[in-house]
Amino acid sequence: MNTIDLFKLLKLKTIFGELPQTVDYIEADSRNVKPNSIFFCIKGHTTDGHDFAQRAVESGATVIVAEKNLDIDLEKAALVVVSNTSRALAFAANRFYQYPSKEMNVIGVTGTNGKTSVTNLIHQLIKRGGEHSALSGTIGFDLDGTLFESANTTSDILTTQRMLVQAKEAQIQNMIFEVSSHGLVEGRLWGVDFDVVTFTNLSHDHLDFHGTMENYGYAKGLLFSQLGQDLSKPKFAVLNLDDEWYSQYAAMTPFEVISYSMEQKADFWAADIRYLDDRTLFRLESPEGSFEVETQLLGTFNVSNVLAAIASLYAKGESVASLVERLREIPPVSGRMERVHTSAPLSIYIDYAHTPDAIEKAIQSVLPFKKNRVLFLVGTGGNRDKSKRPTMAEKASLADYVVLTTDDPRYESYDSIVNDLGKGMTHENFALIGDREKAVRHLMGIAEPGDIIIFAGKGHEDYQIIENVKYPHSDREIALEVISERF
Ligand SMILES: CC(=O)N[C@H]1[C@@H](OP(=O)(O)OP(=O)(O)OC[C@H]2O[C@@H](n3ccc(=O)[nH]c3=O)[C@H](O)[C@@H]2O)O[C@H](CO)[C@@H](O)[C@@H]1O[C@H](C)C(=O)N[C@@H](C)C(=O)N[C@H](CCC(=O)O)C(=O)O
Repeated sequence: MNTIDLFKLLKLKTIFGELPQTVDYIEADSRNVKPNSIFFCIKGHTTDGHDFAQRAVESGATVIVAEKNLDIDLEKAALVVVSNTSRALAFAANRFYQYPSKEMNVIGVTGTNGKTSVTNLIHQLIKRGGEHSALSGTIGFDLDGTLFESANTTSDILTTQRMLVQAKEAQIQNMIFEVSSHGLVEGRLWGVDFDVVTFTNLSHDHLDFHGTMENYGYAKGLLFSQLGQDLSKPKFAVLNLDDEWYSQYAAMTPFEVISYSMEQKADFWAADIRYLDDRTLFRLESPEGSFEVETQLLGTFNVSNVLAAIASLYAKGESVASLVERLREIPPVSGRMERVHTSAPLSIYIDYAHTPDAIEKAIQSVLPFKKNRVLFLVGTGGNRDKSKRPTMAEKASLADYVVLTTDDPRYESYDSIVNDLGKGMTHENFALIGDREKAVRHLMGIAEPGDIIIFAGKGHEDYQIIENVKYPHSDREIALEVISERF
């Protein structure tokens, strides 16, 4: 990349030393710096990239971009001082990788719950329609079927641009992003040219990071404001009319709004919803007419997720009839109201619900086919947002019997976590058992024929983090083990 061209993008800067004509690589992690790289010093919460500038120079960086003057060897590298290195990196990374998102259909999905399900549904529906699709989210980076690990739901600026390039080079036309509020606040998607941005819902979560619900809602809204985006082609904001943040996001987006709802008339509207224990049926009213929808996804929230996915792909230009047809074949996402198949006379589901709202919806979703009791197990993480704990238990009280446990206790004691949870219970039918394996065994030990059992919180995760060690853990395997002993 020509460094003169690059720095033309940044007006306010001070340059010390001699800029090289070109740089070959762009980096923000000193451990990956190669000769003739440009290294951006990014400030984290606990780690500061500026502390690694000299190390980057020793590894061959020829330009250092920083927010302050640094004591580096100016014979080996030029120093460019800017007011904000993350912003500078966003400009540089988009330029370096030649704006890959502009040549693709890019869909971003945000919201407290449902992001993984909706992005996965969109990805699967695209592939079943014969196109290629790449998906970046909690499960990693799925490049049209090949899965790469990624550290975050929404990856940092450089990883995001590199994923887009990889997808573009593999001639994949569609890129789907699961977008976290952390990612939005930190500008990890700056420069990504979204065609469709989709909102699921907003409820209490991550207040340890955002402080207040207002800040959290504002953070999510950053995906919809998208000011300054290229409006030379059709662009859409697909918004959930049933959520109280609908009006705010609709007011702040320059994109054309497509609404969806389970409760009232909207562009995409679900009526006559029928919940069965192995599938869900409803009538879809859409801009292309009425359709009978059948999905293997269970629960009320999945009706909303299906609407979000269909509306997002309608926005991209797909026909509703064809989407409804393809939807029938799509299995539930692993760990999202996923039925555990067993010959025992019980219905067991694994779900990812770990917010008060998701817990309420998970339990409500099985009530229509309840024959005996609903038994519910949920845990919460240690050293994370403690304010949601009592409300999680309050919502869990909808079940007939509740086991409150841990979900990655990290450095916090079992007792401190479950006692906080216990404070929110509104009935007495519950047990506090910090050790998650014992908690699962206890619940399965009291299960009776006809019961519906939901293991919530872990979803697809197959580990439990205690201190900083990941131990293998599977609610499903423990449950099946107890079943083989008891039924
Ligand atoms: C544990 C944690 O919260 N870390 C946050 C913190 O990082 P940090 O202070 O450790 O700094 P860092 O980003 O590792 O390092 C700063 C810079 O120094 C560089 N560095 C570092 C070490 C070195 O040897 N050389 C070097 O150059 C790094 O490459 C980086 O550029 O400050 C950074 C900047 O503010 C955050 O991006 C980072 O979030 C990490 C990535 C993280 O995992 N955050 C979580 C909370 C998150 O984003 N979660 C959401 C999902 C939430 C959900 O829906 O559940 C997500 O999108 O994944």
